Amino acid sequence: MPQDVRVKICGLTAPGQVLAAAEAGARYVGFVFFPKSPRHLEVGIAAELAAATPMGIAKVALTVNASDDELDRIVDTVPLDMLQLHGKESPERVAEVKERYGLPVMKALGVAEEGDLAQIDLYSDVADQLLIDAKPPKNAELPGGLGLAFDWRLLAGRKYWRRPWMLAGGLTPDNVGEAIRMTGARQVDVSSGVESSPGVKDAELIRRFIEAASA
Ligand SMILES: O=C(O)c1ccccc1NCC(=O)[C@H](O)[C@H](O)COP(=O)(O)O
Repeated sequence: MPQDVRVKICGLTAPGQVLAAAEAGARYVGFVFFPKSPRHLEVGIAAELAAATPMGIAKVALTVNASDDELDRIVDTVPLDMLQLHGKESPERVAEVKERYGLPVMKALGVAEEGDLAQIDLYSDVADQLLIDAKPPKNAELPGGLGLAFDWRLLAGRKYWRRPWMLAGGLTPDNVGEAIRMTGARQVDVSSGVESSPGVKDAELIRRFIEAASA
């Protein structure tokens, strides 16, 4: 399906969900490695999902402040195209991970207010891509995948960052068109907005999301 806006479906947990994302036109699929998450995958399952992913769709492993040992286990078992660092990894750690695994790295950055945008420049020197997500509340169990949006007006008129970036946080089939219009995003990421329950992606919601993002 031709589309200008690239969509990442994050937190897939079963081969049928991967196929639904592929059939709908997703350009990235995300596998979550964070035990507290309802989307967490053991590496063996993630390897099966990666094998079920058609060629041309980027397979992204999402980790949170992972150690080298944890990343080694993931990278050694799961064929991947990108690593997404979704914790408090410093720019130095991002550079280290890029160097160690030879994979492109996407750094997730939480935004709640104007001041949070300064980190975008800081990480633009080292990350291959940036994922601009809603900042999680202080007491949140998870650092992402919360269905929380931030004020998209913060990004209005600022679409030319030095690195490719993705908009994330609280996107749904009903609001993704407006989010793209307001921010100028050329890539979007969604997790809970296309789920029927936590960790269970819904094929029809995925289809509707990608259709709305591409319209
Ligand atoms: O999705 C998770 O469970 C998760 C766990 C730990 C860290 C990050 C996580 N998700 C991050 C993502 O990439 C989500 O797609 C992004 O935060 C948007 O989530 P949502 O608001 O639910 O669409």
